[in-house]
Amino acid sequence: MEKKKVLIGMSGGVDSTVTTMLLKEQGYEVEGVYMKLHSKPGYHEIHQARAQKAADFAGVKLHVLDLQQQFNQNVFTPFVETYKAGRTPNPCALCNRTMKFGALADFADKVGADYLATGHYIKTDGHFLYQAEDDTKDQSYFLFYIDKRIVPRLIFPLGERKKTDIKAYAASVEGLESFASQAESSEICFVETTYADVLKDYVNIDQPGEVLDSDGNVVGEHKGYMHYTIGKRKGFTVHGAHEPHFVLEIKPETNQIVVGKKEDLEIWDVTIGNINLFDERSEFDTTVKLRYRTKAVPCHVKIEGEKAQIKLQEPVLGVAAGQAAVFYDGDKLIGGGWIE
Ligand SMILES: Nc1ncnc2c1ncn2[C@@H]1O[C@H](COP(=O)(O)OP(=O)(O)OP(=O)(O)O)[C@@H](O)[C@H]1O
Repeated sequence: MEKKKVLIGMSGGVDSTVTTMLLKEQGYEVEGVYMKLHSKPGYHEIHQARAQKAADFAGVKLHVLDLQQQFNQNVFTPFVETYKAGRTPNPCALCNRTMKFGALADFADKVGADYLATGHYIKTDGHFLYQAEDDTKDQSYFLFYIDKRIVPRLIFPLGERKKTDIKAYAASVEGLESFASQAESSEICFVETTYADVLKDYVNIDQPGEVLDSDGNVVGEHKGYMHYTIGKRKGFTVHGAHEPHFVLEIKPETNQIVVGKKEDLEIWDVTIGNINLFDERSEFDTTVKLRYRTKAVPCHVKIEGEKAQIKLQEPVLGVAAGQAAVFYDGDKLIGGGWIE
């Protein structure tokens, strides 16, 4: 029988390197691709060389795609614009839709690959996506926005595995040890230190402004509204305050932030837009994560046209506009939308 062909996204990291080895062991015909995504000086020289080393070791052909322009348009510019609008972006979810499971899927067609694989920690049964076995590494939250038509073509060999085992595997294979010991990639690939460090090259983020209380009284000063996300409790002054204050609202048009007590952060109702669902229901009970690495909260969802209303069954503290609301039935990913 002819071997099925898989295209694997190779970043030069330990996960996609071991994934490539696993796919070979499983008997697939494998080709790899390294994508140049963001435009951070010096980054691709190092990471492309690592991907090439991994490909040479595994004996697979490595393609290199320069997608910096598309990445800038689809991921990086929205990242900057979202902060400018006083919201908190989720660039990885946009990258997964447009690049890793968008442009890469188009490239899989081009090279005649039956399947597309990555080293993401997530599971699939060919119809739906599921949380990874290793819940300290689960990346399903960031895949809620991918086009469901591509799901039948996806393979995630790491979904059933633990990160510690992947590292141990690399450490035990002669020639792959360096992949086990190299530093873990940061959560957002183009943010090495803080997001403010990245933003400041594109927009003036250090413009001090007023801190308001919930009644609109000026109570202190802040460093520039883009330094804050909802729920943040440091980096601004509140004159005469005896208890901690938290950011409740960001007002970009007047460069003001509104602060209040912890209980003022409680949210019971959330509206989302740009919905992406893997099933067809329009009203259902489920659970929702309103931020990565938080517990899923029971809720009722009602879809109305382009938007959905989420009624939480318990309050959540500090919900930030621009972030993703992601629905789960147990460990099954149902989809989600962008918090308004
Ligand atoms: N520049 C890239 N080119 C090709 N594929 C990529 C690239 N960046 C990430 N990927 C794919 O997406 C997967 C998840 O990427 P993520 O940035 O979350 O890295 P990771 O979990 O640290 O994985 P790795 O250890 O492979 O870098 C990677 O395992 C890889 O398959």
